[in-house]
Amino acid sequence: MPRYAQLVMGPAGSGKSTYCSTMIQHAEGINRSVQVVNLDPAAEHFNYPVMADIRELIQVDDVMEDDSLRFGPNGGLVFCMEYFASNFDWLEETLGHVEDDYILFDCPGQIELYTHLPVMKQLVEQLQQWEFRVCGVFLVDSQFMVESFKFISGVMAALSAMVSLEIPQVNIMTKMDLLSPKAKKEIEKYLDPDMYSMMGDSSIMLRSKKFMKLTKAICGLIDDYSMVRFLPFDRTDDEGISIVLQHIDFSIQYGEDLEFKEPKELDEEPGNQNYDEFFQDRVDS
Ligand SMILES: Nc1nc2c(ncn2[C@@H]2O[C@H](COP(=O)(O)OP(=O)(O)OP(=O)(O)O)[C@@H](O)[C@H]2O)c(=O)[nH]1
Ligand SMILES: [Mg+2]
Repeated sequence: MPRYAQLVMGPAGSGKSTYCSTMIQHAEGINRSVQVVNLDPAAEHFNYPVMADIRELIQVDDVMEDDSLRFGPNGGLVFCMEYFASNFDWLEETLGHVEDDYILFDCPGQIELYTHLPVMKQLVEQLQQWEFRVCGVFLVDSQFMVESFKFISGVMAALSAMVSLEIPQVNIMTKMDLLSPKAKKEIEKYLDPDMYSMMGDSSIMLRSKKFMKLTKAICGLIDDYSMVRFLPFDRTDDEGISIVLQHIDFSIQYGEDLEFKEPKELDEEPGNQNYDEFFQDRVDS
């Protein structure tokens, strides 16, 4: 039986931990068992129960205080993640082997983890070896996406994670509840973007006269992949959360192996007496 995982990624403060706690509550509401693993060695507090916490393995503060290492917060975090990557047996032991488990990995916000460092890719490969089907969930803050040029940079970050991890990825715009009705309307065009028409946007024109060719090439690249679209995420909207979860479940085929269990009688060869009786009863009733 496969196991299922969401790798919850995105820039600092994009809402990853909030997404995890919202998802946990939603899952409880629909009677599904979902658990969270904290992979942020700098996390201080979370408002969800964790089944495993990377800080039991290593903490950023300890790395920064170490006289022989002398790292700052970002270098310290990268060191922690590399240490984690060479100690996956810790994760294996903590996760155990539960068939059908569904785990959200709350990742750190350092964007370099998703663009060029190998740690996340190594984690994905390791999870796949443990029979996890992994979906990347890339979060960007809708507050920063209401202008085209900011949007392009958000899309590039999402695309870069998608290309480097090589797993199905669902991109999400968070904090939709904070947008004004006008901004909400405005942001609709960014959910399923047409990059070429965005080129005509005045906010891009103003900034990029000098770099028009480069902007065109970037927009063309994004359009060629035609894979980057966003789902809105409003933590107060249960129906919206359910749609997001459905997309993710679909991408990792969650539930396909959970289909309907046949009654005991039907396990035997068709054509045998029990089987016939079973259907005969149904016709009679
Ligand atoms: N209103 C609103 N606030 C949100 C939402 N998601 C996150 N926030 C707020 O945004 C801030 C950052 O959210 P976190 O969930 O900690 O973000 P994060 O991506 O885990 O941050 P790091 O782990 O530091 O990278 C917190 O103050 C949250 O309360 C949302 O959907 N709506
Ligand atoms: Mg967090």
